[in-house]
Amino acid sequence: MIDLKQLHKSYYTEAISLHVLKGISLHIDSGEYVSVMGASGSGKSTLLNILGILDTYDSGEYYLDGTLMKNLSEKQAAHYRNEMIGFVFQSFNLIGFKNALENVALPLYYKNVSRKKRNIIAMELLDKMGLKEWAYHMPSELSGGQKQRVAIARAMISNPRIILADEPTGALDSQTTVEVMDVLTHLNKQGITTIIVTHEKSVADATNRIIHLKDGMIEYETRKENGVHNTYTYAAQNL
Ligand SMILES: Nc1ncnc2c1ncn2[C@@H]1O[C@H](COP(=O)(O)OP(=O)(O)OP(=O)(O)O)[C@@H](O)[C@H]1O
Repeated sequence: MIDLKQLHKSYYTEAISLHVLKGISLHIDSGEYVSVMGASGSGKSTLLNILGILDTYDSGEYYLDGTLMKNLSEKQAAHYRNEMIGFVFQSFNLIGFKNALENVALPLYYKNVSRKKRNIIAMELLDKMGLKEWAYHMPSELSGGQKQRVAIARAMISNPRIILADEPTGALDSQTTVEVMDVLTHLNKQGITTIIVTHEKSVADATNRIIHLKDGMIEYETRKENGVHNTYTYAAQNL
């Protein structure tokens, strides 16, 4: 589903260029449950943004479902983002003056789905997240964990095949982190490819495959196989 080959990315400012991703090669199959860990500045968010076609890369190849994600028009990029990918962010990114139901339903507004239909679908999703009674509450009336579950419901409303979550539990306490991870794990079990950037070992441990980034390269990865954690190094790919 996701194939990266020798991906490089630099940021250029007036004074300097910063080489952030230095030859990332990675294959992620449909339905995998993956986390990305690494020190601050190692390139985790940059990688996730490229996977989500929110940002471009300089060289190498990114194939999504067999299609090269390079030189896409804004319309094509938006098509992939809207049809295939659901995004979840640390800061929830809910719209403060819209209630939970309206926040969840919003992506369908842009797809010209009728108000009645989008509200029905959004309510079903809120129900699945255990938030039906909170549908008409504003984000400011919700706890952090509830806000994140609303954000996950919003990410799910377009039936994405991939969830990309950047520090989804970064603003939550440990109990709420468990609740949100339970939701993400449940979605993954339904077949949604789930990729989570995190600093938290407990979050990464919930996934089946942990990619460890260091200075813009994959240092190693850990895979849960038959209940055992195995470590694989990929020194050669980063040369
Ligand atoms: N838009 C940008 N312009 C210039 N530099 C950037 C930009 N975005 C990120 N960087 C720099 O690229 C490097 C990698 O950033 P990135 O956010 O990918 O790291 P990260 O591993 O996600 O870090 P953190 O854990 O702190 O979120 C950092 O040095 C950062 O300052």
